[in-house]
Amino acid sequence: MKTVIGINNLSKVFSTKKKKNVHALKNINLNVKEHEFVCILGPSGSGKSTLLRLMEGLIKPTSGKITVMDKEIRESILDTGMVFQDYSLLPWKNVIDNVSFGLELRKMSRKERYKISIKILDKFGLGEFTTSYPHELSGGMKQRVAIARSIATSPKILYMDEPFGALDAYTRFHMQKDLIDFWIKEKRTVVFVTHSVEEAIFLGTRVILMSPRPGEIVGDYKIDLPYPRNRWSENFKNLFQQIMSHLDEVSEQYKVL
Ligand SMILES: Nc1ncnc2c1ncn2[C@@H]1O[C@H](COP(=O)(O)OP(=O)(O)OP(=O)(O)O)[C@@H](O)[C@H]1O
Repeated sequence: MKTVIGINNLSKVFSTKKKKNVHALKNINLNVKEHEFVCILGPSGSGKSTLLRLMEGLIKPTSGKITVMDKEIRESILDTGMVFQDYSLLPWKNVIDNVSFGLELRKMSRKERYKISIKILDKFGLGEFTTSYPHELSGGMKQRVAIARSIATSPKILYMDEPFGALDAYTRFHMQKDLIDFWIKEKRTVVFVTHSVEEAIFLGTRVILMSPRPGEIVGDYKIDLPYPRNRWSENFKNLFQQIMSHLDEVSEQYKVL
């Protein structure tokens, strides 16, 4: 399989107003292959979101190099999609205009972008809500719109930063299943940040474990379970225990109380 994201000796230090340096990431090396579903797991502050923002080109590394689809990342690229926990929909645009926003930026005609967006919205069960506004939707629906928007431009890589973190357990389970169906059908590469060990094992072909600040990769688990995954199977439970105790171990080093 082809490498689509290559990260070499990456470090990120933030300088804050108080002139204190925050060493967020240290010496990260990671290769992501085509059609992998990589989940990044780690305690709060371990640099997961920072790593995603660096991959997306939203911020620059302090040192090291990131290559995405054979190009060194120097600024945000249009060939990827990003989904955040807070949906980040545009409140003044209705559902279809939110979904087709990326296509509008690419100067696609209104007719053309609506055609693409309606197809995706139908697939996501939102065909009847094209003219609704974000404030008229539930959390799960908003997140569907956000995911629909991120895939409307057919990105090869989808970056997702705790996209289901704010949803209730029932909606989250549904969204996880839908995301896996989509990923299997569409064969994209996904990098997914989560706090949940269970979610990481349910979704990922691979789980990367980060240590507390400065964030370093301390675990790289291949998840060999068949899809759709069964959360109650012995293999699932064994993996959960293994990764959970590793996470406990690394979090322990960072006790503040
Ligand atoms: N723009 C910034 N300026 C200064 N420090 C920052 C900035 N962004 C992140 N940090 C710091 O970098 C570290 C890593 O933050 P990051 O948000 O990447 O962690 P995270 O693992 O995603 O955390 P969480 O799980 O709580 O979302 C934190 O200590 C954070 O305070």
